Amino acid sequence: MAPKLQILVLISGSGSNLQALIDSVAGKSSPQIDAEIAAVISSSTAAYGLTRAKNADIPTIVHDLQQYYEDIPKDDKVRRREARKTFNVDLAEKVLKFDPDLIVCAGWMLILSPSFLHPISEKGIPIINLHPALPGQFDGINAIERAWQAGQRGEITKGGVMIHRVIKEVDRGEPLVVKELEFRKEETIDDYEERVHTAEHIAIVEATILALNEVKEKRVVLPSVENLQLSDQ
Ligand SMILES: Nc1nc2c(c(=O)[nH]1)N[C@@H](CN(C=O)c1ccc(C(=O)N[C@@H](CCC(=O)O)C(=O)O)cc1)CN2
Ligand SMILES: NCC(=O)N[C@@H]1O[C@H](COP(=O)([O-])[O-])[C@@H](O)[C@H]1O
Repeated sequence: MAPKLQILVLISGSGSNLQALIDSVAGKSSPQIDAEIAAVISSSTAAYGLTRAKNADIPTIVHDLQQYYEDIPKDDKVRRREARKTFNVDLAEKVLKFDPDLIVCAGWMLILSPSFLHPISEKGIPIINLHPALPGQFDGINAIERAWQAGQRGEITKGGVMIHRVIKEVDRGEPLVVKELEFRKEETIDDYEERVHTAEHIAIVEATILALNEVKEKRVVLPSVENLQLSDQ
């Protein structure tokens, strides 16, 4: 039996999308992800997602940027930039120790710099990210609120979520899964956000399966010459 593919999940908060992945891997929801979650790395010690991971017996690591900024004055831009680079280098090292087949950013709220992206790319490990807006819309943080406000102003007629490949340019990677949500008149932001999260939980599982299938396709093992000779007999 081939060993299961390994997913490493990056989080920063509640982890409801991580929970969607955990439930799918465990076969508690459909479609089922045919892989294991090797580890969860959180950028915050306070992330409830850490509890979700521990409840599922998944190894957890906290990789806290603030620890890298300790003793560096806020106005010392040079040292903070250096500290941020070290944060990314160290994050890549921690991730690579698990040798994942896929990295999923499930509410990871920090920009991943080339110091992280390059070593990961060198190993050919794909990274995907969940973003609560449509391609090209509201890159960055607070996208749910920004989309809802634009909808309320009539500037856009729909919002949605996407799972995209992670590249250096934030939220500009190729979309893998897109779920559109029509804005509803008089809908509160809380009600819109609830629809967004529901869509996220579906999209992140679908996109993870798609990305893992791409990994499997790349790993197509050609039959050995002996097998071919046998099959010719
Ligand atoms: N290089 C990339 N890094 C990340 C991507 C990406 O596509 N390319 N996606 C993001 C996730 N994300 C939106 O989906 C996102 C998260 C956070 C930020 C951001 O501006 N973070 C600030 C801190 C914000 C704050 O806490 O106030 C920062 O990193 O300094 C932008 C986009 C994950 N990373
Ligand atoms: N730009 C990234 C971003 O805004 N990500 C958002 O963080 C939340 C994580 O929720 P969760 O911790 O419950 O999975 C999700 O709403 C996700 O779209």
